[in-house]
Amino acid sequence: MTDIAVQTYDDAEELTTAAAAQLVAVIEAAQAERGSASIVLTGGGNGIGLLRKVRANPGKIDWSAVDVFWGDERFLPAGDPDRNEVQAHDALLDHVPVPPARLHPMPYGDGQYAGDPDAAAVAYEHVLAAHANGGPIPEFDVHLLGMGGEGHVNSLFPDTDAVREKTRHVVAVTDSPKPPAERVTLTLPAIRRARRVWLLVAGADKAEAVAAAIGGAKPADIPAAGALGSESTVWMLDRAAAADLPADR
Ligand SMILES: O=C1O[C@H](COP(=O)(O)O)[C@@H](O)[C@H](O)[C@H]1O
Repeated sequence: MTDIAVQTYDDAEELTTAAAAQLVAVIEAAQAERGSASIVLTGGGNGIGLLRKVRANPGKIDWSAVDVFWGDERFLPAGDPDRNEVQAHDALLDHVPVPPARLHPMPYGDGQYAGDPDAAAVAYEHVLAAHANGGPIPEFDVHLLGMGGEGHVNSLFPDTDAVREKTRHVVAVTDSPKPPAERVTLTLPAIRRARRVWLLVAGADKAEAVAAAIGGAKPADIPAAGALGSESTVWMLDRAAAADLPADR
């Protein structure tokens, strides 16, 4: 794992604009180097806001060569507006020529896996393995993350079995403190397979958890503290979210 970097912006608007430009650059560079790129999307205000900014300024991305995965999903029926996937489609994916075969949404809460989020999690582990080039799951170019006020990332909430998971890469959550209760989520071992982990966080209500995570809190207490990329970890903050960091950050 490499050092943790912090970027601070005036507000969420500036933060998502800067994050979008960096995401476009990383995708372009990965495609130039290896022919394709893989990204993991997140839900939440900034995760979706960033996608709108990519839609406005997509650079020279070759959308036929981007694999799109999700870090977590609300286990809701296909098409439900609260699904992270549906929001990502509205913000970006319906507006760019990414082939359906490159989109890897988490299973739906209806249909084949209805009532069985555990089976849905196992199925998504198989999807990841199928795109892993020999490893257990892909080494994603970027894993985007938002963070809740209590420090949750993906659907990994404090003091839960999911955040303590050491082996599996995808698990079900059936008692999420943030609705809906049923979710499917990548675990900390899965997040750590990403080359780059970017945490997009805005708002004064998140300042305390930001400072705790960057200060080295235990992941079981502040899940974001365990979200580390294999090459780099970048916190992209607005001034309010950065307010409790020490001056040398
Ligand atoms: O429920 C969720 O919340 C987090 C954080 O969302 P935010 O709006 O507070 O930034 C999000 O990252 C996660 O994907 C989502 O399922």
